[in-house]
Amino acid sequence: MENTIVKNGIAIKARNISKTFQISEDSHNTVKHRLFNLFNPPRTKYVPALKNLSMEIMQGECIGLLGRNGCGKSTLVKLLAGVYPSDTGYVNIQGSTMLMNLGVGMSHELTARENVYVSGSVLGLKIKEIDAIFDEIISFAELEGFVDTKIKFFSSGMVARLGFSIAVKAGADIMFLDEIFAVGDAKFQEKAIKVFESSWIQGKTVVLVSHSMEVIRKYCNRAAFMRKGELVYFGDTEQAIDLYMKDNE
Ligand SMILES: Nc1ncnc2c1ncn2[C@@H]1O[C@H](COP(=O)(O)OP(=O)(O)OP(=O)(O)O)[C@@H](O)[C@H]1O
Repeated sequence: MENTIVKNGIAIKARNISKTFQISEDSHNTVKHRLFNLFNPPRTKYVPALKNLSMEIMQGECIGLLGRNGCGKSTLVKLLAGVYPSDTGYVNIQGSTMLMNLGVGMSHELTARENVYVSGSVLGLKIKEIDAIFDEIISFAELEGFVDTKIKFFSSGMVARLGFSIAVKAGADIMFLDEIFAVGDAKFQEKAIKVFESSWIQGKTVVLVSHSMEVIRKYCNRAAFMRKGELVYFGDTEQAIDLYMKDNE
């Protein structure tokens, strides 16, 4: 794959990004409720998941994202990876990206084979390049018997393995890893960690979401601590871990 990234340049630049989700609280789910509430529309709730966040990540860094459940880590990763647009501000990305979590970016109506080709193309690979790594992707994911099965019939661990395998073999420049060490069975987790620790990670930019301080401490050169949709701290890994631990007391 062509290497278009500027070495030691900025890989990700986010400026003033915000995201508010709109949830309709539909309590009118029975006929009786609907009849009695004809003139009383369902209420809309607004959840500010990210509030005016800015950050810069350099090429080759491994960044940890810390914060309690619901503080906005996955939303931030999805905005940086371009899964959803932000409501305000902008995100600049230098290089190809891949978001790895429980099957985001994969289409459940497509087979494993089709997903490999779609994801590979999104990562900028030509059909012939995907042909060349196809068997390796399937065998690394241990899905030889399921190549032409729609992934909606897969277990969540199988989908995660396929996503991980595509990312490893196709090699995006910027990897967003959302709790990847928490999916798959113990055997696959061990394999994932081995790959992560091998030269595969060299030169790539990684944003790692994890509730494991051991993982964050081991791999991240900097870490961000988030609280209620805000970036409270971004810098020294130990300092970020400290803030996170205090927030859990
Ligand atoms: N698609 C969505 N629609 C509505 N609300 C959402 C959506 N995604 C996230 N939220 C809300 O936004 C807030 C932040 O969620 P997010 O998943 O980013 O948190 P998180 O820090 O990754 O949490 P966790 O550690 O539990 O994975 C939460 O209040 C959540 O309910």
